[in-house]
Amino acid sequence: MNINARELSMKILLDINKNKAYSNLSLNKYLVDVKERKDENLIREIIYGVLENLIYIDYIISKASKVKMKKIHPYILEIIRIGIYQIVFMDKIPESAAVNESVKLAKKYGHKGTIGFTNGILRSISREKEKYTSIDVNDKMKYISIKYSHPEDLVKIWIDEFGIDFTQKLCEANNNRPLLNIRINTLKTNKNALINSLKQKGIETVDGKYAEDCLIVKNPFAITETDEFKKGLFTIQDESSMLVAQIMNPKENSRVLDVCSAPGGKSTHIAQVMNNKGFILSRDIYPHKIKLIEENVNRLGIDIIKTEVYDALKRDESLLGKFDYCLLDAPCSGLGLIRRKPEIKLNRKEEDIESLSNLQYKIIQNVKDYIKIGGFLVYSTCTILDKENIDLIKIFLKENPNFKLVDIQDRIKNKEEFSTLNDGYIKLFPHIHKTDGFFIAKMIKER
Ligand SMILES: C[S@@+](CC[C@H](N)C(=O)[O-])C[C@H]1O[C@@H](n2cnc3c(N)ncnc32)[C@H](O)[C@@H]1O
Repeated sequence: MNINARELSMKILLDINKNKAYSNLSLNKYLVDVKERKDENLIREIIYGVLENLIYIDYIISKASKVKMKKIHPYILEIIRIGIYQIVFMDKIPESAAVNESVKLAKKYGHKGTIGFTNGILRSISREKEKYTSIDVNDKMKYISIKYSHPEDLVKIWIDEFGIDFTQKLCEANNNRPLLNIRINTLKTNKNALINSLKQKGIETVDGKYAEDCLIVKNPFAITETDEFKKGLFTIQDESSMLVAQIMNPKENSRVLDVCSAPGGKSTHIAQVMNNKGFILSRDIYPHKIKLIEENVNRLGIDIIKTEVYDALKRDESLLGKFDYCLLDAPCSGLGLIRRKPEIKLNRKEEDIESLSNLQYKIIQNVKDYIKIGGFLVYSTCTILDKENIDLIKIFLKENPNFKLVDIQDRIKNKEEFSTLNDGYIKLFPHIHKTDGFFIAKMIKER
């Protein structure tokens, strides 16, 4: 099929911006018919580029357009956004081509007026780029919001929590694409063997900075097509997430409960740390997600994981006091994942954080009773606000004085980059650690 990459990009952006689809799922859905690697690359570049810079692009449109944003037809708006992204942010596409291709699309999806409008705006911006891309605001919060395309509400919350400089660096890092991290499956191979066999295929890796089992791929290309992936010699996981099993450090032959476990990234790593000896009960509320755990378990050659569909909010009398370790990798606002899913920053509302924090607290209060005395509770999220992380843990510890945070100093490489290790928890940030934003706390149940 002859694919028009920009037209498909327009459809995907409509799906994400109008129907609130997730970028990765929408891309997967629309890319099925795209056979040429160069088309796929261009589409991915446009989608992530437009989403990462959406507020800035819309600011440029509002400077160049006499028509109010709300009045611009959704198809035409996406066509213009794609055009601006190519003109302002991409250097490999000639500006004239960016304008002409956009106008062609406007001809297909618009009418005489909108064709002229598209042509006029894009030509003006191309002609006077300086004028239209300069950010004419004095307020630092507004400036950060436009420059790095994070909504003002979110920037304000972060400035209140982290300060201006930290927030600016964080927002900037959120617009960088993450490095591909892979986890060596030590049940099937070892680090040197995997490094060498990937090297023979031209895939270069370097060691992760904090996690023992992490390799960072320098030139990721169709990595899931390799024999090494198909044979389960590695899996794809961010380094931050690998620290959960590393910090939990469960002993062989222990019993582990993972209450929110799909798609199984952490459960399978826990199995690896346990040398595939013992028992792991991996639960999740969604049946279709449980299937994903099972696929991973099979590929990675793990025998000790039992999966179950179960709502972590529901009390299960049969499990009380039965586990040596329990992981709550909680559903969260995902604000640590903006590099991967830029739509998160655009869609997340302040009230979501409040209701997620309530949900997380209810789950942790329910889960604590499944742990044996002397057992451990690990709480993690892929978000960065204290409200979903350490503040919640502090409230939990106040209400449950039989739990205590434990020193995790010896559980991480380059530990000097974390100031809270002996307090029993860590925070990771994209601009500091070059990982997803993440939080992990480890507690012991003393009585
Ligand atoms: C952060 S993700 C877990 C990721 C997983 N631990 C991993 O490493 O692959 C949170 C999970 O919680 C699940 N979830 C949400 N609400 C739940 C509930 N009430 N009970 C159980 N699972 C729930 C979601 O389906 C989602 O898979």
